[in-house]
Amino acid sequence: MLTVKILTGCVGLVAVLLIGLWLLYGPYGVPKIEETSLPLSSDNHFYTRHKSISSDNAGKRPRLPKALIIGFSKCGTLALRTFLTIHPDIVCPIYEINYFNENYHKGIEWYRNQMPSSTAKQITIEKTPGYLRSLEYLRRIRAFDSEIKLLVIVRDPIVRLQSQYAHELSKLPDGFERPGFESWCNEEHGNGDRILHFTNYAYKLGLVYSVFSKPQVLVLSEEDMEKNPLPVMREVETFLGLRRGFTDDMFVYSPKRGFYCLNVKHQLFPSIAQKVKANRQNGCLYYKTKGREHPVIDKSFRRTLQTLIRPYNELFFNLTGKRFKWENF
Ligand SMILES: Nc1ncnc2c1ncn2[C@@H]1O[C@H](COP(=O)(O)OS(=O)(=O)O)[C@@H](OP(=O)(O)O)[C@H]1O
Repeated sequence: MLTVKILTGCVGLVAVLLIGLWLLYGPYGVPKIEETSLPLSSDNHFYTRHKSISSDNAGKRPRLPKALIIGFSKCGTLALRTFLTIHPDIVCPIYEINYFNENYHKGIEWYRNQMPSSTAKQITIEKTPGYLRSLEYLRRIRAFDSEIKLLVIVRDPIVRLQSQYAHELSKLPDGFERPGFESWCNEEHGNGDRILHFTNYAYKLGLVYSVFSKPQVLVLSEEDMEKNPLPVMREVETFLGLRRGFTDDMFVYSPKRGFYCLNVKHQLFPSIAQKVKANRQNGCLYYKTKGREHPVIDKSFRRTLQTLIRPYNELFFNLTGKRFKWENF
Protein backbone atom coordinates (compact mmCIF):
# COMPACT_ATOMS: atom_id res chain seq x y z
CA MET A 1 0.00 0.00 0.00
CA LEU A 2 2.80 2.29 1.05
CA THR A 3 4.73 1.44 -2.14
CA VAL A 4 1.68 2.31 -4.31
CA LYS A 5 1.33 5.69 -2.51
CA ILE A 6 5.05 6.47 -3.00
CA LEU A 7 4.85 5.48 -6.68
CA THR A 8 1.73 7.65 -7.27
CA GLY A 9 3.46 10.54 -5.51
CA CYS A 10 6.56 10.17 -7.70
CA VAL A 11 4.54 10.00 -10.95
CA GLY A 12 2.65 13.14 -9.86
CA LEU A 13 5.88 14.95 -9.09
CA VAL A 14 7.40 14.02 -12.43
CA ALA A 15 4.20 15.13 -14.23
CA VAL A 16 4.23 18.51 -12.44
CA LEU A 17 7.92 18.89 -13.26
CA LEU A 18 7.35 18.06 -16.95
CA ILE A 19 4.40 20.49 -17.23
CA GLY A 20 6.53 23.18 -15.58
CA LEU A 21 9.38 22.55 -18.03
CA TRP A 22 6.99 22.58 -21.01
CA LEU A 23 5.55 25.91 -19.90
CA LEU A 24 9.02 27.36 -19.45
CA TYR A 25 10.81 26.02 -22.52
CA GLY A 26 8.13 25.10 -25.02
CA PRO A 27 7.52 21.74 -26.66
CA TYR A 28 11.02 21.30 -28.17
CA GLY A 29 13.06 22.09 -25.10
CA VAL A 30 14.30 25.38 -26.60
CA PRO A 31 13.98 28.50 -24.46
CA LYS A 32 10.89 30.42 -25.55
CA ILE A 33 11.89 33.69 -27.20
CA GLU A 34 9.57 36.05 -28.96
CA GLU A 35 10.20 35.91 -32.71
CA THR A 36 9.68 38.76 -35.09
CA SER A 37 9.26 38.32 -38.79
CA LEU A 38 11.33 40.87 -40.61
CA PRO A 39 10.56 42.10 -44.10
CA LEU A 40 12.69 40.84 -46.97
CA SER A 41 16.30 40.93 -45.88
CA SER A 42 19.03 42.68 -47.82
CA ASP A 43 19.57 39.66 -50.03
CA ASN A 44 15.90 38.91 -50.60
CA HIS A 45 15.62 35.99 -48.25
CA PHE A 46 12.78 35.89 -45.78
CA TYR A 47 14.14 35.20 -42.37
CA THR A 48 13.21 35.54 -38.72
CA ARG A 49 15.26 37.07 -35.99
CA HIS A 50 15.14 36.55 -32.27
CA LYS A 51 14.33 39.82 -30.54
CA SER A 52 16.28 38.80 -27.47
CA ILE A 53 19.55 38.65 -29.45
CA SER A 54 20.56 42.27 -29.45
CA SER A 55 24.18 42.23 -30.62
CA ASP A 56 24.80 43.20 -34.27
CA ASN A 57 27.19 40.29 -34.64
CA ALA A 58 24.45 37.78 -33.99
CA GLY A 59 23.04 37.99 -37.53
CA LYS A 60 26.43 37.85 -39.24
CA ARG A 61 26.48 35.78 -42.41
CA PRO A 62 27.63 36.04 -46.02
CA ARG A 63 25.37 38.33 -48.03
CA LEU A 64 25.18 38.95 -51.77
CA PRO A 65 26.61 42.26 -53.01
CA LYS A 66 24.49 45.38 -53.28
CA ALA A 67 27.15 47.19 -55.30
CA LEU A 68 29.92 46.19 -57.69
CA ILE A 69 33.16 47.84 -58.78
CA ILE A 70 33.18 46.83 -62.44
CA GLY A 71 36.17 48.72 -63.78
CA PHE A 72 38.25 49.92 -65.31
CA SER A 73 41.25 47.66 -64.67
CA LYS A 74 44.50 49.56 -63.96
CA CYS A 75 42.50 52.61 -62.90
CA GLY A 76 42.76 52.23 -59.12
CA THR A 77 40.03 49.62 -58.58
CA LEU A 78 42.02 47.92 -55.80
CA ALA A 79 42.71 51.17 -53.95
CA LEU A 80 39.01 52.05 -54.27
CA ARG A 81 37.92 48.70 -52.82
CA THR A 82 40.54 48.84 -50.07
CA PHE A 83 39.55 52.35 -49.01
CA LEU A 84 35.84 51.45 -49.06
CA THR A 85 36.48 48.49 -46.76
CA ILE A 86 37.37 50.83 -43.90
CA HIS A 87 33.80 52.19 -43.82
CA PRO A 88 32.04 50.52 -40.88
CA ASP A 89 29.01 49.66 -43.03
CA ILE A 90 30.91 48.14 -45.97
CA VAL A 91 32.44 44.69 -46.36
CA CYS A 92 34.27 43.42 -49.43
CA PRO A 93 35.76 40.06 -50.38
CA ILE A 94 39.53 40.31 -50.67
CA TYR A 95 39.67 38.67 -54.13
CA GLU A 96 38.06 39.33 -57.47
CA ILE A 97 35.32 36.71 -57.51
CA ASN A 98 34.80 36.73 -61.32
CA TYR A 99 31.30 35.32 -60.87
CA PHE A 100 29.33 36.91 -63.72
CA ASN A 101 32.09 36.18 -66.20
CA GLU A 102 34.05 33.03 -65.33
CA ASN A 103 32.21 31.34 -62.49
CA TYR A 104 28.58 31.88 -63.42
CA HIS A 105 27.96 28.16 -63.84
CA LYS A 106 28.78 27.65 -60.13
CA GLY A 107 25.52 29.27 -59.15
CA ILE A 108 24.31 31.96 -56.79
CA GLU A 109 24.92 30.02 -53.56
CA TRP A 110 28.55 29.61 -54.54
CA TYR A 111 28.72 33.38 -55.14
CA ARG A 112 27.12 34.13 -51.78
CA ASN A 113 29.61 31.85 -50.03
CA GLN A 114 32.55 33.84 -51.42
CA MET A 115 31.36 36.88 -49.50
CA PRO A 116 32.64 37.84 -46.06
CA SER A 117 30.13 37.73 -43.21
CA SER A 118 28.27 40.95 -42.63
CA THR A 119 25.55 42.25 -40.37
CA ALA A 120 22.14 43.26 -41.73
CA LYS A 121 23.23 46.92 -41.53
CA GLN A 122 26.31 46.45 -43.70
CA ILE A 123 26.47 46.19 -47.46
CA THR A 124 28.75 43.94 -49.45
CA ILE A 125 30.71 45.31 -52.40
CA GLU A 126 32.55 43.08 -54.84
CA LYS A 127 35.13 44.20 -57.40
CA THR A 128 35.78 42.39 -60.65
CA PRO A 129 36.87 44.60 -63.56
CA GLY A 130 36.32 41.58 -65.84
CA TYR A 131 32.54 42.22 -65.70
CA LEU A 132 33.01 45.11 -68.11
CA ARG A 133 34.37 42.88 -70.80
CA SER A 134 31.08 41.87 -72.34
CA LEU A 135 27.46 42.87 -72.66
CA GLU A 136 26.49 39.35 -71.66
CA TYR A 137 28.14 39.73 -68.22
CA LEU A 138 26.34 43.02 -67.69
CA ARG A 139 23.03 41.40 -68.58
CA ARG A 140 23.72 38.64 -66.07
CA ILE A 141 24.28 41.30 -63.42
CA ARG A 142 20.95 42.92 -64.27
CA ALA A 143 19.21 39.53 -64.07
CA PHE A 144 20.82 39.07 -60.64
CA ASP A 145 19.71 42.47 -59.32
CA SER A 146 18.25 45.13 -61.58
CA GLU A 147 18.68 47.74 -58.81
CA ILE A 148 22.35 47.04 -58.12
CA LYS A 149 24.70 50.04 -57.85
CA LEU A 150 27.76 50.11 -60.05
CA LEU A 151 31.05 51.88 -59.46
CA VAL A 152 33.32 52.70 -62.37
CA ILE A 153 36.68 54.43 -62.03
CA VAL A 154 38.67 55.87 -64.93
CA ARG A 155 42.04 57.58 -65.38
CA ASP A 156 43.92 59.40 -68.13
CA PRO A 157 43.63 56.86 -71.00
CA ILE A 158 47.30 57.20 -71.99
CA VAL A 159 48.40 56.61 -68.39
CA ARG A 160 46.13 53.56 -68.27
CA LEU A 161 47.85 52.27 -71.39
CA GLN A 162 51.26 52.76 -69.74
CA SER A 163 50.08 51.00 -66.59
CA GLN A 164 48.72 48.08 -68.62
CA TYR A 165 52.02 47.82 -70.50
CA ALA A 166 54.01 47.73 -67.23
CA HIS A 167 51.57 45.14 -65.86
CA GLU A 168 51.80 42.84 -68.90
CA LEU A 169 55.59 43.08 -69.14
CA SER A 170 55.97 42.21 -65.47
CA LYS A 171 54.26 38.90 -66.23
CA LEU A 172 56.72 37.92 -68.99
CA PRO A 173 59.20 35.24 -67.91
CA ASP A 174 62.88 36.20 -67.71
CA GLY A 175 64.67 36.09 -71.02
CA PHE A 176 61.47 36.73 -72.97
CA GLU A 177 61.74 39.50 -75.55
CA ARG A 178 60.19 42.71 -74.29
CA PRO A 179 58.49 44.87 -76.92
CA GLY A 180 58.90 48.64 -76.74
CA PHE A 181 55.81 50.63 -75.73
CA GLU A 182 54.97 51.80 -79.26
CA SER A 183 55.20 48.37 -80.87
CA TRP A 184 53.25 46.84 -77.97
CA CYS A 185 50.53 49.46 -78.52
CA ASN A 186 50.38 48.64 -82.20
CA GLU A 187 49.98 44.91 -81.64
CA GLU A 188 46.50 43.44 -81.83
CA HIS A 189 44.68 42.68 -78.61
CA GLY A 190 42.56 39.59 -79.17
CA ASN A 191 40.98 40.39 -82.52
CA GLY A 192 40.91 44.10 -81.92
CA ASP A 193 42.93 47.24 -81.61
CA ARG A 194 44.99 47.30 -78.42
CA ILE A 195 45.05 51.09 -78.05
CA LEU A 196 41.28 51.42 -78.36
CA HIS A 197 40.66 48.40 -76.17
CA PHE A 198 42.33 50.16 -73.23
CA THR A 199 41.41 53.77 -73.91
CA ASN A 200 37.89 53.88 -75.37
CA TYR A 201 35.92 54.32 -72.15
CA ALA A 202 32.88 55.55 -74.08
CA TYR A 203 32.29 52.19 -75.74
CA LYS A 204 32.25 50.18 -72.49
CA LEU A 205 30.28 52.79 -70.60
CA GLY A 206 27.79 52.81 -73.48
CA LEU A 207 27.31 49.08 -72.91
CA VAL A 208 26.71 49.72 -69.20
CA TYR A 209 24.14 52.43 -69.93
CA SER A 210 22.36 50.15 -72.39
CA VAL A 211 21.64 47.77 -69.50
CA PHE A 212 21.44 50.00 -66.40
CA SER A 213 19.96 53.41 -65.72
CA LYS A 214 22.40 56.31 -65.35
CA PRO A 215 21.60 57.00 -61.67
CA GLN A 216 22.68 53.44 -60.86
CA VAL A 217 26.21 54.10 -62.09
CA LEU A 218 28.81 56.31 -60.42
CA VAL A 219 31.85 57.23 -62.50
CA LEU A 220 34.88 58.25 -60.45
CA SER A 221 38.27 59.69 -61.25
CA GLU A 222 41.47 57.85 -60.29
CA GLU A 223 43.33 61.18 -60.34
CA ASP A 224 40.93 62.63 -57.76
CA MET A 225 41.25 59.54 -55.57
CA GLU A 226 45.04 59.67 -55.87
CA LYS A 227 45.15 63.36 -54.91
CA ASN A 228 42.76 63.12 -51.98
CA PRO A 229 40.72 59.98 -51.32
CA LEU A 230 38.36 61.38 -48.67
CA PRO A 231 36.01 63.43 -50.94
CA VAL A 232 35.86 60.52 -53.40
CA MET A 233 34.99 58.04 -50.65
CA ARG A 234 32.33 60.43 -49.36
CA GLU A 235 30.83 60.65 -52.85
CA VAL A 236 30.59 56.85 -52.90
CA GLU A 237 29.11 56.81 -49.40
CA THR A 238 26.38 59.25 -50.47
CA PHE A 239 25.76 57.33 -53.70
CA LEU A 240 25.27 54.13 -51.71
CA GLY A 241 22.99 55.85 -49.21
CA LEU A 242 25.25 55.04 -46.26
CA ARG A 243 25.72 57.07 -43.11
CA ARG A 244 28.86 59.19 -42.77
CA GLY A 245 31.58 56.70 -41.96
CA PHE A 246 34.72 58.08 -43.56
CA THR A 247 36.83 60.48 -41.57
CA ASP A 248 39.88 62.58 -42.35
CA ASP A 249 42.18 60.51 -40.18
CA MET A 250 41.52 57.25 -42.07
CA PHE A 251 43.89 58.03 -44.95
CA VAL A 252 47.47 59.23 -44.76
CA TYR A 253 49.81 60.26 -47.54
CA SER A 254 52.98 58.21 -47.83
CA PRO A 255 55.72 60.34 -49.45
CA LYS A 256 57.78 57.17 -49.87
CA ARG A 257 55.06 55.43 -51.92
CA GLY A 258 53.65 58.59 -53.49
CA PHE A 259 50.15 57.35 -52.59
CA TYR A 260 47.57 57.71 -49.91
CA CYS A 261 47.50 54.66 -47.65
CA LEU A 262 45.24 53.51 -44.84
CA ASN A 263 46.16 55.02 -41.50
CA VAL A 264 47.45 52.12 -39.41
CA LYS A 265 46.87 54.17 -36.25
CA HIS A 266 43.17 54.51 -36.98
CA GLN A 267 41.02 52.52 -34.58
CA LEU A 268 39.40 50.56 -37.42
CA PHE A 269 42.64 49.58 -39.13
CA PRO A 270 43.66 46.63 -36.94
CA SER A 271 40.27 44.99 -37.39
CA ILE A 272 40.36 45.24 -41.18
CA ALA A 273 44.11 44.76 -41.69
CA GLN A 274 43.74 41.12 -42.61
CA LYS A 275 40.75 41.76 -44.84
CA VAL A 276 42.45 44.13 -47.27
CA LYS A 277 45.45 43.74 -49.49
CA ALA A 278 47.35 46.41 -47.59
CA ASN A 279 50.59 46.16 -45.71
CA ARG A 280 49.95 45.87 -41.98
CA GLN A 281 52.96 48.02 -41.11
CA ASN A 282 52.22 51.03 -43.30
CA GLY A 283 48.66 50.54 -44.59
CA CYS A 284 49.78 50.92 -48.23
CA LEU A 285 48.84 48.61 -51.08
CA TYR A 286 51.65 46.19 -51.87
CA TYR A 287 54.65 47.47 -53.83
CA LYS A 288 54.81 44.70 -56.37
CA THR A 289 51.67 45.53 -58.29
CA LYS A 290 51.02 49.22 -57.64
CA GLY A 291 53.22 52.08 -58.72
CA ARG A 292 55.19 50.21 -61.37
CA GLU A 293 57.50 52.33 -63.49
CA HIS A 294 55.76 53.60 -66.62
CA PRO A 295 57.41 53.53 -70.04
CA VAL A 296 58.63 56.83 -71.49
CA ILE A 297 56.57 57.84 -74.52
CA ASP A 298 58.19 59.33 -77.55
CA LYS A 299 56.84 62.85 -78.30
CA SER A 300 55.46 62.13 -81.74
CA PHE A 301 53.85 58.86 -80.63
CA ARG A 302 52.22 60.70 -77.74
CA ARG A 303 50.72 63.15 -80.26
CA THR A 304 49.50 60.24 -82.39
CA LEU A 305 47.84 58.71 -79.33
CA GLN A 306 46.28 62.03 -78.32
CA THR A 307 44.81 62.56 -81.78
CA LEU A 308 43.45 59.03 -81.89
CA ILE A 309 41.97 58.98 -78.39
CA ARG A 310 40.59 62.54 -78.08
CA PRO A 311 37.29 61.90 -79.95
CA TYR A 312 36.53 58.91 -77.70
CA ASN A 313 37.20 61.05 -74.65
CA GLU A 314 34.65 63.57 -75.95
CA LEU A 315 32.08 60.80 -76.38
CA PHE A 316 32.82 59.65 -72.85
CA PHE A 317 32.42 63.17 -71.40
CA ASN A 318 29.09 63.50 -73.24
CA LEU A 319 27.90 60.19 -71.82
CA THR A 320 28.82 61.01 -68.23
CA GLY A 321 28.06 64.72 -68.38
CA LYS A 322 31.43 65.32 -66.65
CA ARG A 323 34.74 66.54 -68.05
CA PHE A 324 37.71 64.71 -66.59
CA LYS A 325 41.00 66.60 -66.28
CA TRP A 326 43.74 64.44 -67.73
CA GLU A 327 47.36 65.54 -68.07
CA ASN A 328 47.66 64.20 -71.64
CA PHE A 329 44.59 66.00 -72.95
N1 LIG B 1 46.29 54.84 -53.05
C1 LIG B 1 46.76 54.04 -54.00
N2 LIG B 1 47.60 53.04 -53.69
C2 LIG B 1 48.09 52.24 -54.67
N3 LIG B 1 47.78 52.34 -55.97
C3 LIG B 1 46.95 53.33 -56.32
C4 LIG B 1 46.41 54.21 -55.36
N4 LIG B 1 45.61 55.09 -56.01
C5 LIG B 1 45.68 54.78 -57.29
N5 LIG B 1 46.48 53.72 -57.50
C6 LIG B 1 46.78 53.16 -58.82
O1 LIG B 1 46.03 52.01 -59.08
C7 LIG B 1 46.63 51.42 -60.24
C8 LIG B 1 46.24 49.97 -60.36
O2 LIG B 1 44.89 49.92 -60.68
P1 LIG B 1 43.98 48.67 -60.32
O3 LIG B 1 44.02 48.45 -58.86
O4 LIG B 1 42.66 48.92 -60.93
O5 LIG B 1 44.74 47.51 -61.05
S1 LIG B 1 44.17 46.06 -61.34
O6 LIG B 1 43.30 46.17 -62.51
O7 LIG B 1 43.47 45.59 -60.15
O8 LIG B 1 45.38 45.26 -61.66
C9 LIG B 1 48.12 51.61 -60.07
O9 LIG B 1 48.59 52.04 -61.33
P2 LIG B 1 50.11 51.95 -61.81
O10 LIG B 1 50.97 52.25 -60.64
O11 LIG B 1 50.17 53.02 -62.85
O12 LIG B 1 50.31 50.60 -62.39
C10 LIG B 1 48.23 52.71 -59.02
O13 LIG B 1 48.94 53.80 -59.48
